Amino acid sequence: MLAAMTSDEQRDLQGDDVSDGGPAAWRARLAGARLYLCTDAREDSGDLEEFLHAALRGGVDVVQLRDRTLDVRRELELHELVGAVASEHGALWAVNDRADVAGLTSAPIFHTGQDDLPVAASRRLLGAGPVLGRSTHAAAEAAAAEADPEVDYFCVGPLWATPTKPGRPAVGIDLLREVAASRPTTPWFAIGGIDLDRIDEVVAAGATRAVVVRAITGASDPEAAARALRGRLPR
Ligand SMILES: Cc1ncc(COP(=O)(O)OP(=O)(O)O)c(N)n1
Ligand SMILES: Cc1ncsc1CCOP(=O)(O)O
Ligand SMILES: [Mg+2]
Repeated sequence: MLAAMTSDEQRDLQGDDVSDGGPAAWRARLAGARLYLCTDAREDSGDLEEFLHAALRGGVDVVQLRDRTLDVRRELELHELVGAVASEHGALWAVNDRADVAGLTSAPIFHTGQDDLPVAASRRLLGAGPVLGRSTHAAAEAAAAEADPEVDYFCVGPLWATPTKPGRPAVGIDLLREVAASRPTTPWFAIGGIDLDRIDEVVAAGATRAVVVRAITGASDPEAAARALRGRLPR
């Protein structure tokens, strides 16, 4: 039923109203988002909830649970936790890769990469509501994401090679400059190897938004780490 309607019709039906925290509010928050955190489940330390509160207090705008070691039941449980904590802070939260899992949650965001489900298929499965994010690693992929009306944001990277994305070579900061110069109207984030030492270079190259993993997950004080990164990104 939903799939037979246009995206605008679906959004109307699903309560596309900034005041009700629905899809329009998610997109408005995304437009203002600057710092996006991908985190593992921190099962070893058992402090996921405390960690999330700290990162969100520090200024993280979007949080994604990204942990391939989880079985699907545990992943669903933890998405509930992530969603509850993110909502307390007025932040967005994302499901990665699995549209079936996303469809079972109330996640505002579903993220896929070039080797995952196509964007059109994600939209068909999830309807018009969720914000759809896409990873890109080349100028042509970024241009395709920008041209696709179903893509709500895209990421460009990894700028530097990183152990959190093995097998994906660095794209280099020049790609970021090229994408920035094309002045995308779709919100876009820089990703991969970004930390406090590199964030100024990323911003100087034209990015206004960044995704990080280790710069916050590996910090002894995640709140301070998030606050410091957020402080280097534009308002
Ligand atoms: C916000 C965000 N950006 C990029 C990715 C990476 O997605 P992908 O290339 O599909 O790699 P995996 O995360 O699936 O390993 C992401 N998950 N989130
Ligand atoms: C998920 C992903 N996609 C491209 S790089 C990356 C991981 C970035 O991790 P870090 O910020 O620790 O380098
Ligand atoms: Mg993926």
